[in-house]
Amino acid sequence: MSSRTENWPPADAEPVGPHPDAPAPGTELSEHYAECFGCGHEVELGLHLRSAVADDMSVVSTFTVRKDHQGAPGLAHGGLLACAFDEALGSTVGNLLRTPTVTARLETDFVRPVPVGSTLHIAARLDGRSGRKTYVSAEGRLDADDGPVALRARALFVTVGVDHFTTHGDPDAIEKFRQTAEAEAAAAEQRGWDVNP
Ligand SMILES: CCCCCCCC/C=C\CCCCCCCC(=O)SCCNC(=O)CCNC(=O)[C@H](O)C(C)(C)COP(=O)(O)OP(=O)(O)OC[C@H]1O[C@@H](n2cnc3c(N)ncnc32)[C@H](O)[C@@H]1OP(=O)(O)O
Repeated sequence: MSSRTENWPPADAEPVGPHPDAPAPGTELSEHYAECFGCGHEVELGLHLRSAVADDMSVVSTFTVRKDHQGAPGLAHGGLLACAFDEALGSTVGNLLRTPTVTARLETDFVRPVPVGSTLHIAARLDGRSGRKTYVSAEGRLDADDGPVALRARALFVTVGVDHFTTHGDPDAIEKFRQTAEAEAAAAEQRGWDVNP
């Protein structure tokens, strides 16, 4: 895949817009799995990332760095910040394109340190698509949507079939995931706001 010095997205990628059933601007996205380290509420030490669709159909996620997330004293661990971007970028692809997808490649530039207590505002956008490959990028700003840039990341996600998870994952956990997704879909339909008019 491209290194940062090469073109992004690659020349064979075509522009991609949201799926007709993508959540509308202003929609707050629910966690995709309660036990997900990135967004799940059942993971006490997890990132508890929260995401919403912005007016321009980017996805804005927030993540507050806690003591549990340190690398150096008082500063966020870099790998954990990459994890936050993995989640934010994956959520962008999954929710906007309504497709099961996994990270194939993730590259992260660390521009400035992220102190414990700060909130990272991650704005992610779809950059292009080529077959099963979706290119997506994001930048993370400190403490505000227009705060100083602390990180930039871009990633390749590959669309997979459900068999990816049933073959490699844990059947009990998949069943729990399925039930949560169904309950959320029913609740969203009742709210009537997660589908574009
Ligand atoms: C109706 C449904 C609605 C759904 C709605 C969803 C809403 C929910 C929202 C949100 C949820 C998501 C939030 C999650 C966030 C976290 C995500 C993660 O952390 S995922 C875990 C980490 N990632 C893995 O574990 C993958 C491990 N890797 C693999 O399983 C395979 O390598 C895989 C699937 C990525 C590709 O394997 P192959 O056999 O299927 O396909 P091949 O042919 O190898 O690759 C496809 C294309 O991609 C390129 N490719 C693959 N890996 C590449 C790489 N590392 N660099 C560059 N290109 C790569 C290949 O060259 C190929 O390109 P060419 O089609 O030939 O042009």
